[in-house]
Amino acid sequence: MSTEQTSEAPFVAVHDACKTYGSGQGAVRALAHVDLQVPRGRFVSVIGPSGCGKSTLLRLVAGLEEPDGGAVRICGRTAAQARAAKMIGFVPQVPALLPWLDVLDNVRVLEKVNRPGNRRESRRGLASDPVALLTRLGLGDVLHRRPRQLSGGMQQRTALARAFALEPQVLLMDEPFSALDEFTRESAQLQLLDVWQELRTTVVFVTHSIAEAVLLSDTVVVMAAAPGRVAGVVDIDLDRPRHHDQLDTAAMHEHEHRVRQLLETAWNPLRDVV
Ligand SMILES: Nc1ncnc2c1ncn2[C@@H]1O[C@H](COP(=O)(O)OP(=O)(O)OP(=O)(O)O)[C@@H](O)[C@H]1O
Repeated sequence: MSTEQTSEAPFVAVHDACKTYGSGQGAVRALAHVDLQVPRGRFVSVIGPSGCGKSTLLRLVAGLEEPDGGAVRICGRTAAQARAAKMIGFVPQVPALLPWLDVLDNVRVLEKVNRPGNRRESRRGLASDPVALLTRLGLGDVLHRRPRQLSGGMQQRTALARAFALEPQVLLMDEPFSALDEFTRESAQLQLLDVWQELRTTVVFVTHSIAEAVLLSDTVVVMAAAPGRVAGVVDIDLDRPRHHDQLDTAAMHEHEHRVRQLLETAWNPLRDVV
């Protein structure tokens, strides 16, 4: 996000990142000179039109791809180093659960395999207790169901629990709730907030939903396409913890309006934004 967004030292820092796919006439400039700074413990959402490079940006931060130019740093390390040190968690659009394990074991199994050796000894309450974590995410009654016996929302919340249980330093989420119906999505957002408010993991969250971005985030980064770039940043200075009764307040709508204005400009760069 913009370098002006905060005076705190960034935990995730993307500086002047460029990424082009292909070459010649078929080249696609997925990212052009993108800056993103996320302080430790902040929840930052990235929103923008289809094809503006949101997923590409996440992949650079995840260390899954390298930028052509610029730099990505996670707590002073390269993204690849951070990935190797298992500092980064990723929740994709479609949850990749192990079908032969029940909900609880899906959370436990990767915890056993993936927990980094240099982890702090004193694990934090919720993250150290898969049952409590799953219960907070509304899955207390389905701990022993297999993924195929779960709704899409339950599967995605299981994936969230697994990601939080691994205690990543940075948690990246790529439209985790996009396949859910509106009501299920809203309750999943509030359950995510409930857990995040306790664990305060540093999060970069990609979404297409303005309301979702505003409800969850400390900062919303609006991107524009062709080439993919940052069109603007909106700080969400709403009180935390955030609750369901904030969903329909004037303050919430005012922030949504600011994000919408930037998005409209991202679609139509000739339109002025106040
Ligand atoms: N592996 C790839 N090879 C070629 N082009 C790619 C590749 N990955 C992404 N692109 C292109 O780069 C641009 C940015 O893609 P990206 O998936 O990052 O956008 P996005 O904002 O996440 O889109 P959406 O909201 O539709 O998921 C698009 O034009 C896309 O077609």
